[in-house]
Amino acid sequence: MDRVIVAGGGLAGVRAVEALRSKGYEGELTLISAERHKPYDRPPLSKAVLAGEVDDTTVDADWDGLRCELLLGERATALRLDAGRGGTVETTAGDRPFDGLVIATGATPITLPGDGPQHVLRTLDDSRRLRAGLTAGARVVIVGAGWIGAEVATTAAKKGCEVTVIEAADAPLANAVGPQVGGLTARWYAEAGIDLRTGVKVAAVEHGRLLLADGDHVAADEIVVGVGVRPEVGWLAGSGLEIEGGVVTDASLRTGRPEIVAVGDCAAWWSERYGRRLLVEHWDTALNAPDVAAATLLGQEASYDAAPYFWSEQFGKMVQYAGYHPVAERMVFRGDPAADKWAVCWLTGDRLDAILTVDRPRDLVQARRIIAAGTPVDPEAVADPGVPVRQAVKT
Ligand SMILES: Cc1cc2nc3c(=O)[nH]c(=O)nc-3n(C[C@H](O)[C@H](O)[C@H](O)COP(=O)(O)OP(=O)(O)OC[C@H]3O[C@@H](n4cnc5c(N)ncnc54)[C@H](O)[C@@H]3O)c2cc1C
Repeated sequence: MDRVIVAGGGLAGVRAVEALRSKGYEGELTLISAERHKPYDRPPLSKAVLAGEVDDTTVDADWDGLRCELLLGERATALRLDAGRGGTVETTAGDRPFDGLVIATGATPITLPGDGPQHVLRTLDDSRRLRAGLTAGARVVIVGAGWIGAEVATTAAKKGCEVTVIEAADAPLANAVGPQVGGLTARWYAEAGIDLRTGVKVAAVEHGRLLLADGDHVAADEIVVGVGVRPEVGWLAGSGLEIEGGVVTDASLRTGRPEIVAVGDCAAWWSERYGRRLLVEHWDTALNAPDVAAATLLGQEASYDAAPYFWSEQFGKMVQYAGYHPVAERMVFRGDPAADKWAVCWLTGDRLDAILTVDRPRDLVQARRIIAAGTPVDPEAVADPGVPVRQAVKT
């Protein structure tokens, strides 16, 4: 293999470039990214960048040292595969042949119907544009009380905006962690002076207002849509690669073709740990999975079997989650969820499947290790906030 293309210049793309070089790949290496900015970190876009505290989150990478050609502002538009091995990435600038390909094109926010202006938050430019509209007194209406919606609401309220959050489900974060746990965060909105309206569906974005499904309207100076993302895989249509949500891979992050791997928010990878395909849109996956993708591309044995992890900073709280609760049989609280600091654990028998912590970072760190190792725990000890999580391990 002597001509590798990395398609997508997000964190996963950068880490793939670094991993290929650190694992001894010596051939040509090209990173193609639709954005005109050098690869940067996205989590601050809804936090410090939006708040105006930081404006540059460029990922620290030595492009010359990595001997990587960086093609910015160039979009992959199609993939043509040769019979056997290799192929061509068609881009807005021409044809780029390869004999190894890393697909790392991330995800794109879902927008709502209607011809009124709506903000989404995925890129640095999105964040800067929205930041300009978050002036004191501005009526900011956010559609979606998920992770991004909660973080934007936090920042907008801090800037003195009049914030309304509209959520179709019966509780914030319901899709992510279920209505019972998500519902516990509703009071954070009230405490921040935010008008949270759950169980309300939006039909369309009009000019300066939202049209709700029941015919009512909500007026707004700025409308922010945070209702989820779709893997950015449209350019692969007709290529012959299997797409099911994201780009389908095995546990080694290999697609149906041995010289093509997929990683990050665009990849639907097979998790041996959970016996199912996962599409994980978290920073930690974009950071760590490329190491496996690069090894696979270079013909080395590797598989990605991490338990998911992410964090969110909302309403002055650090919310962290590790594991995968949909596989769990039951849920126990660790501490009083009406208090400032608490956690919830999901268990199956004596197996800890997942944990969500609110301002309890030590619990998270200890539980994450236990979840990764699959070490059995004493469920009663796990539910006792006075017992360190690591001491809940069964001896
Ligand atoms: C506002 C925001 C806040 C977040 N906060 C957190 C957080 O607090 N905690 C957490 O765990 N995760 C968070 N995330 C998620 C995390 O940032 C993502 O999981 C991570 O960025 C995924 O990296 P990626 O490289 O797979 O994709 P991306 O970062 O989306 O990068 C993909 C790149 O590919 C480019 N591209 C797309 N299509 C093409 C194409 N056809 N041709 C060429 N280039 C293309 C895109 O322009 C983009 O630059 C946040 C995400 C956002 C947007």
